[in-house]
Amino acid sequence: MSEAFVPLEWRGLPVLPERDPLAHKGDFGHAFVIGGGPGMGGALALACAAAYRVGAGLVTAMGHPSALPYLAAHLPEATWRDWPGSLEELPAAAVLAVGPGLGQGLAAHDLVREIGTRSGPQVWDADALNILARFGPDLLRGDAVRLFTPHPGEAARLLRTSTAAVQSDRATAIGRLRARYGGHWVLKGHHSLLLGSGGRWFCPQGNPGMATGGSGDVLTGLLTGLLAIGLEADAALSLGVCLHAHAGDLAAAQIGEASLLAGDILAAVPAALQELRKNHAGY
Ligand SMILES: NC(=O)C1=CN([C@@H]2O[C@H](COP(=O)(O)OP(=O)(O)OC[C@H]3O[C@@H](n4cnc5c(N)ncnc54)[C@H](O)[C@@H]3O)[C@@H](O)[C@H]2O)[C@@H](O)CC1
Ligand SMILES: Nc1ncnc2c1ncn2[C@@H]1O[C@H](COP(=O)(O)OP(=O)(O)O)[C@@H](O)[C@H]1O
Repeated sequence: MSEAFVPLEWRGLPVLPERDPLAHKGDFGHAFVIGGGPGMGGALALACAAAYRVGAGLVTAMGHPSALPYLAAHLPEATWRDWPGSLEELPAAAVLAVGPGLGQGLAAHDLVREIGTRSGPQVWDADALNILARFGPDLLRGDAVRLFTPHPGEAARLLRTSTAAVQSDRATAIGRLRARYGGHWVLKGHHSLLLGSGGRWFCPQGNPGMATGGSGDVLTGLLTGLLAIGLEADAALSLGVCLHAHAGDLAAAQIGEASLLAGDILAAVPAALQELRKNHAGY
C-alpha cells in the first residue's frame, strides 16, 4: 500500500533562506488568505498568523465583515479586505490561500470559481475543496502552482467516495486525487501523506492532540507563507507539513495532547524553525 511513500527526514528538509541585511518586506511576498465566513473568523486569523510566522512579508486577510473582529483582536499585523466581488485587482503573482472558514455560500462559490482561473500560486483547503468537489476538475484552469490540503472527509468528497474508503487505502486515494485534479497534495491525518511533482512521502511526526479545531487552518497558513517567501511547491509542502507536525509535538510535550489548541501549534512554530536551523548548522 504505502510502501512507495518514504518518511520525510527532518534533516533533509529545506531551511528558510537567510535574510539579506538590506531586506525589506517587499522581498518576502504578499499572501492573501480568503476565508472567514460568518462564525469562522478564527480560521482566517489562524491561517494569516501562520503565514507571517514563516516569514511572509505582508499578509492580507479577505473575509466576511463579521470576521474582522478576530483579526483586529488577534493579528493587528494583517491588513484586511472585505470579500471582493472580484479578485482582478490583486497582483497576478499574489500567493492565495482559499478555504479557512470560507463557508459554502454564493459569494464563496464565486470566489472559488474565479481563483480556479488565476495563474499565481494557490493553497486550497476546507470549504474551497468542498466547492471544488461540487464542480469537479473543470473548475481548475491554466497551469497555476496549486497545493491541496484535504482531510479524509474532504478527500472523500473530492473523489465522490466515503471517508472509510479513503482511510482504507490512503496511498491510492492521494494518487487518485492528483490524477484527477493535478497539483501537489497532502492527505492529512496520522502520518499525513504527501504527493508532489518530485516524490511521495509521509510525515512521521505529529500526534492525536492535533485533532482539534483550527489545526488544519494553521497548516494552510504555513504553506501559504512558505510559497510567499519563494519556496518551490514540493519544498513548501514538505517543510510546511513537517514544521506543523513538529510544532504540534513540541506543544504536546509541554502541555499534553488533551489540552492542545491550534493556537499552541502556531505558538510552537518559531521554536520548531529554530530547531531545524540548528540541525542544519550541525549544533
Ligand atoms: N475557528 C474556526 O473558525 C474554525 C473553522 N473551521 C472551518 O469549519 C468549516 C468546516 O470544516 P470541518 O473540517 O470541521 O468539517 P468537515 O465536515 O469538512 O469535516 C469533518 C469530518 O471529516 C471527517 N474527517 C476529518 N478528518 C478525519 C480523519 N483524520 N479521519 C477520519 N475522518 C476525518 C470526519 O467525518 C469529520 O466529522 C471549514 O470551513 C473550516 O475551515 C474549522 O477549521 C475549525 C475551526
Ligand atoms: N491523529 C493525528 N495524528 C497526527 N496529526 C493529526 C492527527 N489528527 C489531526 N492531525 C493533523 O491536524 C490537522 C487537522 O486538520 P483539519 O482536519 O483540517 O482540522 P481543522 O478543519 O479543524 O482545521 C492536520 O494537519 C492533521 O494532519
